[in-house]
Amino acid sequence: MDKLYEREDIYDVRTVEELAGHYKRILELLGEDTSREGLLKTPERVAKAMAFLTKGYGEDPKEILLSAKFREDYRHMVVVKDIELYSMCEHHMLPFYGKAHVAYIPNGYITGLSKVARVVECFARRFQVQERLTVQIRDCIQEALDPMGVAVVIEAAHTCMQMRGIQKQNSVTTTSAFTGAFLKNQNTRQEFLQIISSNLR
Ligand SMILES: Nc1nc2c(ncn2[C@@H]2O[C@H](COP(=O)(O)OP(=O)(O)OP(=O)(O)O)[C@@H](O)[C@H]2O)c(=O)[nH]1
Ligand SMILES: [Zn+2]
Repeated sequence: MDKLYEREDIYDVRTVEELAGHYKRILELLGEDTSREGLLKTPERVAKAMAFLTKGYGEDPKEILLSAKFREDYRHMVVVKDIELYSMCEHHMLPFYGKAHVAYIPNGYITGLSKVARVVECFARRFQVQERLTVQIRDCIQEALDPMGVAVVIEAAHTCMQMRGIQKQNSVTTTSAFTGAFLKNQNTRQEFLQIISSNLR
């Protein structure tokens, strides 16, 4: 199935049906009357929403990058910052959301800019911990493009810490992962950190 990532509105009918059955039962167990009007279609809606929120399992992130890999002799930093991100924490199946900042230094090949954001999307649309999400994005770009280095910073708020549990509304978690020049060269890392913290548009 090619370009699955562009087919956000198409769900596997049988999976949605089965999921809907389970969500109906979950609503009942939580004390709801699933026959009332407002809830009649809810199990199916939730099933589709969850299928969308986890659509990354059906995508190949490396393939996304390779589908727009171009030979180019630009050997400076490419930074795609402020990529919005919505993911699901694997412990509570609750959303965490924020921004990803991604950079790489090409080594003969560049990729389409949108593909960087698509890779973020692909890994975010799975059950995740923020640390693994950060490292997966880094490794995918490193493996697909073999650049001089990759840098990924993610800032996110976790609703499992806001809506329940410790209930801290304003805490933001920052994770980062680097390869190559970003690891070895403090100036390179500093340049990246400066770019992502600037208001330059
Ligand atoms: N490292 C990491 N932890 C996460 C992430 N998302 C959620 N968590 C944490 O996963 C942990 C699970 O801990 P448990 O003690 O098993 O679960 P819990 O009893 O629901 O914990 P509380 O949230 O403290 O009530 C919690 O500390 C969450 O804050 C993440 O992306 N990375
Ligand atoms: Zn959680």
